[in-house]
Amino acid sequence: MSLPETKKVIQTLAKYSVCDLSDALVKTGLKKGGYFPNLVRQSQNPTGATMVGKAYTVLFAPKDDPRPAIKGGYIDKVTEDSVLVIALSKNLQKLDAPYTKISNALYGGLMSTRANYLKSNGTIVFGRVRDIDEHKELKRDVFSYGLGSTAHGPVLKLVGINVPVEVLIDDYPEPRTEVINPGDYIMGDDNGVVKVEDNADLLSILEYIPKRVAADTLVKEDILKGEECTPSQKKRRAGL
Ligand SMILES: O=C([O-])CC(=O)C(=O)O
Ligand code: NI
Repeated sequence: MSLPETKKVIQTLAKYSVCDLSDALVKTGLKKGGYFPNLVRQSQNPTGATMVGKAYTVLFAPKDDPRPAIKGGYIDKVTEDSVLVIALSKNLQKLDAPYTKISNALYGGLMSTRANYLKSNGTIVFGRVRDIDEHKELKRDVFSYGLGSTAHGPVLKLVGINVPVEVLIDDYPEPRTEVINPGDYIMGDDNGVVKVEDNADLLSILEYIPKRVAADTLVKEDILKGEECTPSQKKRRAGL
């Protein structure tokens, strides 16, 4: 998708909540609605508005990983309208809390300062972040599994920039691995974080969302007038 179209998708999605996007994704057959569980919104933009952007991915692995370390870091290449997605190699992920084997933080305040300067829209860290006061002061949207105090340098190395990253998720009946590809749309608000693939049928998704939101607004009005919820949902969502 070309840049103006990308901007339009971002502006449109930003008017809605991640729940609205998940409803649309469920409609396309994705039972899990694109949701990444267990991420906490550690800091946010001034209005708490929905964060939307295109994934700019970063992959860290343990020092003894066979892949060579990438020199020069990732932060100065971060692109406008991106959401920075920082992940660990799969052998450092856990199905249960705290979802990461690494107590070091993968991301801190200087990274947020530079990312904001480069007009990136937010950061998702499948691990820990530090300098929490700085992210809040910068009013940057930052989501993570947890907090830490120690930088990543002593135990991890950078092995991927804009590569597909895998996220291990416990689920029923089986644990699953979700992949985030560079350029996927990432959306986050107080409900958490949702992904929609860049090659998804975005036009149908963007068409469905306002219709569904309008239907649910009518259901709410019906309920406030004393109508029963279930029949109202059936009536208002008919044909959607
Ligand atoms: O230096 C680091 O690796 C992380 C950090 O604390 C920062 O970005 O401020
Ligand atoms: Ni720092």
